[in-house]
Amino acid sequence: MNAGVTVDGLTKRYGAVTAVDGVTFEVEPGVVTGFLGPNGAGKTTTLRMLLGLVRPTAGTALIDGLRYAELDAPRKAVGAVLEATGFHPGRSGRDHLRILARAGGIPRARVEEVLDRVGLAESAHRRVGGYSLGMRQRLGLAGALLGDPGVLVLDEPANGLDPAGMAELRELLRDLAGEGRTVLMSSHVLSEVEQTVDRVVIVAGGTLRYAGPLAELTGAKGETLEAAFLRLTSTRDSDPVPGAATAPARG
Ligand SMILES: Nc1ncnc2c1ncn2[C@@H]1O[C@H](COP(=O)(O)OP(=O)(O)OP(=O)(O)O)[C@@H](O)[C@H]1O
Repeated sequence: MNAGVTVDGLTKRYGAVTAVDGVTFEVEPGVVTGFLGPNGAGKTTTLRMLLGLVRPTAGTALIDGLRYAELDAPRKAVGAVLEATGFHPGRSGRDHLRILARAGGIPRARVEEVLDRVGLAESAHRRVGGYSLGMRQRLGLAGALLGDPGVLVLDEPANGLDPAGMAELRELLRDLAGEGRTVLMSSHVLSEVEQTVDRVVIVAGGTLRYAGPLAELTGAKGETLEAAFLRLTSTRDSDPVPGAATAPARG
């Protein structure tokens, strides 16, 4: 069983801009957690720090109690899909995964398992250049699952999916969580999130606005997720805009 994700006092500054400002939350195993926030809230920066791609200015983001760089077998600890891009268009989905598997020291047979799991087995021989956005999302997810990781980090996995694709993704993420994995997914599609996740982490303007069960958030005031989200991320509160006073006026 994995120990999930622990984010503590996480901060990232880019010059005068504080992209992430002292954020603290935990992501538990066994449930799907939604990571929500308006544009520019600091979601991607947080996920990139968790995955060791961006160095925090302060604080920690841990997977199974360790920084990404300290993990013995990162591919087995965490699988991530940050953007459904970066696929070689001339390569088949299967070959893409075989290359990833070889690079990660993962047995070839695992490729067929993950293709099956994400529902791409029948299209695996086709060139990725001809894949729909939804198929690319699923191929990204297949790549993340190659190492059978305990923690899954997915940036906008529902992006580009049609209703049937969303329903399949929802079921898959729930199953993966049901196996004891930690599943953290960012999304802009609140209606989808509402149907998929058990817990939510909401950030705005780089700061944490809520972390806890979805039912407690919406149940407290009998709100929809959208209403709660808008209340917690309202412009006044979510607008730190460091340096705004000195920014040159436009136009
Ligand atoms: N490399 C960088 N240099 C300077 N500023 C950055 C950099 N990366 C992010 N920022 C700024 O940090 C803030 C948070 O950005 P981030 O991409 O993490 O937000 P987000 O929540 O992922 O937004 P979106 O939903 O639009 O993807 C933004 O103001 C952004 O402009």
